[in-house]
Amino acid sequence: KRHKFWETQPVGQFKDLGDSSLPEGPIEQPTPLSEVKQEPYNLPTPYEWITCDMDSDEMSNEVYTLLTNNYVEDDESMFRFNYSKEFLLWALRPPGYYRSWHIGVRVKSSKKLVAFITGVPAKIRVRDSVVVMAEVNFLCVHKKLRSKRLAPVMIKEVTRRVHLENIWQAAYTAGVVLPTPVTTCQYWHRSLNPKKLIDVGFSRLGARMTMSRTIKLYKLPDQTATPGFRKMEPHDVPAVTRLLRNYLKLFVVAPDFDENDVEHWLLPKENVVDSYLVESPETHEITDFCSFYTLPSSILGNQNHSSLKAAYSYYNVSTKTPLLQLMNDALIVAKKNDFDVFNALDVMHNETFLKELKFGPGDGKLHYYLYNYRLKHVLRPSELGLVLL
Ligand SMILES: COc1cccc(CC(=N)NC(=O)c2cccnc2OC2CCNCC2)c1
Repeated sequence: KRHKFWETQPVGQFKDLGDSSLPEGPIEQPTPLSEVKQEPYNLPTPYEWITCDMDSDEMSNEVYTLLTNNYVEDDESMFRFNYSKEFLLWALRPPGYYRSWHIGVRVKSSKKLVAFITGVPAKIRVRDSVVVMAEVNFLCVHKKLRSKRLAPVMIKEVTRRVHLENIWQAAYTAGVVLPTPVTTCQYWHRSLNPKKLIDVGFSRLGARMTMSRTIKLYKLPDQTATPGFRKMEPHDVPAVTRLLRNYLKLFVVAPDFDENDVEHWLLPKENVVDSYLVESPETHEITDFCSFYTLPSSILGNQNHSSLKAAYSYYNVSTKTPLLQLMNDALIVAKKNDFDVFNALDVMHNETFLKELKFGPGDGKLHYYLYNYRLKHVLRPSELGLVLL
């Protein structure tokens, strides 16, 4: 279980966990750009780097197909994330993105894309410091090329390209424990279509429960309950930015969103992200906000269903409407939009509604990591205000 690669990296090391003399903040200082390795790392002979221009329909199709067939599966290999093409274009082209951070590995002879890793720039506040980081995501190696130690060289290459842009920190998540989590989140699922979830093996019929009793248990009203609850619109960006920036101050680690970021990450985009807000019917003030992103999963080996339509809780702010009621309205609109399940992590204030809104705990954990930034203490999930895609 040794972390041969991670022990060589500027990340919190398990051996340092007790040592509270180590200061919070960057582990290594930036190096002069002239000293950053100018040429790409070496790949095994048959392979070459390819910068993936996601504006190219052909290239974004290849990326979509690689991930569809080779990206993260649940522990029992019953489901595989199936990010849509439009989701990937959204996730990879935020304000200030770098094409050079969309990195592919292809076979020199066949030009076949066999691996992928990405970064996007993000302003992340850690306590009182705002740090420009790379959010690293979508690390994927073709199933047939696993344990060729491609991942370490891909991580070094994205790190090198991030350094070339004078950025020295990164944030990432993983389902596995690496040196060293800043926090470890439990994920939770709320059934919206219990019959399908049981048919495909995502959920099991509870003990002493019939299917009709289960359907009734998860039934939701047809209409939302909160007066003034409506979809977010472009003219709401300034008010939502103010509301969200004020709320995210509560957390130790959180994005430092400006209006451009809010416009990109939170304006509704069909089949990608849904966001709703509460506009007070009296004062027209925007008092609350909720959002979720669309990440279907392929269902591997089921006769009747091939896709699970899943909503993932994103950023939610409640200042007047109780969070419980706000999130119940989110469940209602998700059900109305044919989502089968609504997922959430126990981050921010989510634990205040999970059990009451009939979320059940998932069978895995999601670990959050910072690269080249040490925190004095591991965080509670409720201290984390960052949701990665
Ligand atoms: C249901 O289909 C699945 C297909 C692949 C993996 C998993 C389990 C899993 N690993 N779930 C999560 O990581 C997860 C559970 C709740 C909320 N966000 C999550 O992950 C997000 C954030 C990290 N990048 C992937 C999507 C489920």
